[in-house]
Amino acid sequence: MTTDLSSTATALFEKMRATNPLVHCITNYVAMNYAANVLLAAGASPAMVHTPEESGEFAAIAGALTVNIGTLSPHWVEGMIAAAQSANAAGKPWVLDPVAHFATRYRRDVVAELLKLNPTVIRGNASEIIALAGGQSAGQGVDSGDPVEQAEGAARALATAQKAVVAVTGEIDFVTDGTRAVRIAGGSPLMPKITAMGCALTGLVGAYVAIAKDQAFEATIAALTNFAVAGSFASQSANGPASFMTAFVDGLHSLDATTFNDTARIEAL
Ligand SMILES: Nc1ncnc2c1ncn2[C@@H]1O[C@H](COP(=O)(O)OP(=O)(O)O)[C@@H](O)[C@H]1O
Ligand SMILES: Cc1ncsc1CCOP(=O)(O)O
Ligand SMILES: [Mg+2]
Repeated sequence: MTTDLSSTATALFEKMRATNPLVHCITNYVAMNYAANVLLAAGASPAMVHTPEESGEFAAIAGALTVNIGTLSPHWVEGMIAAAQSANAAGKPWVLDPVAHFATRYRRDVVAELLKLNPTVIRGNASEIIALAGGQSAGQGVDSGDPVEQAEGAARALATAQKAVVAVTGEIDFVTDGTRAVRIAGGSPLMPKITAMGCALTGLVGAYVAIAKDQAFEATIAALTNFAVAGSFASQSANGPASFMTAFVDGLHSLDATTFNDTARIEAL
């Protein structure tokens, strides 16, 4: 653990809680309810707003925007593009979650359009990040088929090419801005057994960049650490994936700064 990194993450945790940031989430049908509950428990204020008739207007008033391509359709894609354009025009950070973007031509095309709109942070699992950097991943569908270590080079290359922070999640998370990099340990093997856990994390990254938009690297680390710490505690009382879901939401809600700081396992590379 690096003390500086942990204390910065803890300070951002306290600030996020104190600020209760409004996070504009465009996420998938599977994740909407759980992601909103996770953000509320963590201390943020989520709003699920996807239609192009209002997504641009909403992105300008929210603290940050998150765009997740899990369940796509043309109308939603219009809403995503309008929201990302508006976030950029208003100087608001936005986070891209490229769920299974390699699986179909439609997803590949949509993610290419979204990448042109310069996301502040890209958060995905190892297979998604490898494929986004142009590599061959073992992923099929929304779940990763690759270990995070295998995606570290891809993440660095993608971060440099996109001038974005890239977060690769899995057993040990990896975050880079192309120059700096950290690994974050913690969490639970039950986390990939629950659908929408990654989507909910993307929403929480939005909450952290909303309160620290000039520190997207540190904010992303803080969000992933928040999940790792709450996940470690939830695994102590959960009996399986279903009870983990509720224990995790409870754990996010009851977490305090001292426990966050003492449990954070962030390693600078
Ligand atoms: N084996 C694991 N052990 C601990 N934490 C994990 C493990 N797999 C995933 N996680 C955590 O689950 C969360 C979601 O990550 P991930 O499963 O990679 O996303 P996705 O759902 O998009 O595939 C992250 O906080 C990550 O650290
Ligand atoms: C199962 C599923 N199908 C389309 S989106 C989705 C949810 C994916 O969630 P996550 O990436 O957080 O596992
Ligand atoms: Mg995912």
